Amino acid sequence: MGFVTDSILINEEQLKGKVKEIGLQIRHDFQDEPIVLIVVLKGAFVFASDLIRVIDGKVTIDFVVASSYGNQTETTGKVRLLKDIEVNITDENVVIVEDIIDSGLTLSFLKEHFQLHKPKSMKVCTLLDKPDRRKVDLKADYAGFVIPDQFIVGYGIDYAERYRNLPYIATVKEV
Ligand SMILES: O=P(O)(O)OC[C@H]1O[C@H](OP(=O)(O)OP(=O)(O)O)[C@H](O)[C@@H]1O
Ligand code: HPA
Ligand SMILES: [Mg+2]
Repeated sequence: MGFVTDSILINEEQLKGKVKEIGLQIRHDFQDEPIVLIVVLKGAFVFASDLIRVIDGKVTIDFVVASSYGNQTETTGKVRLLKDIEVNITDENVVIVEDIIDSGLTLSFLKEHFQLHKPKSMKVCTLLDKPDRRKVDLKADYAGFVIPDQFIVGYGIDYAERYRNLPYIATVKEV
């Protein structure tokens, strides 16, 4: 028993087009203002590396490492913050960069955590949004693709630490 990749849900070309769209939208919304992008590792590392190259102007980047899935396809319900930010976000415009919002638990934990630093503004940007499995009420300010209730991998996103290197988003199936 295990999981293998099944079919391609979002291909490379679709990803590229959407990432550009989101990047341009973010820059348009903030105009010349500086922004701090906080990338949620590990999953968002591929998305973020493409996204930052289509947002021009004053951008600072920092990372957090948050984990709640481990080797399973359901959230454990417990978000562990394995690495915190290092830059100062007080009075800054923060954009949190996520690969996927599923139950919403990771982002709701992180939003509350960052709010303690009193940023000037805080927005959420996610490549994928899976609204069917929400456990907390949470909406992204920038969302790339709304996806159905299926476990997906690729473009940075894993199942049990595998498949992050796929250049596309694929569904997985149990075999
Ligand atoms: O909305 P949620 O149900 O909280 O799910 C979303 C989070 O889960 C995944 O992280 P994971 O815990 O797998 O860590 P990883 O990024 O290191 O793979 C994903 O990368 C998001 O950060
Ligand atoms: O569908 C998913 N795939 C991989 N990791 C995830 N973390 C939340 N949802 C998912
Ligand atoms: Mg994961």
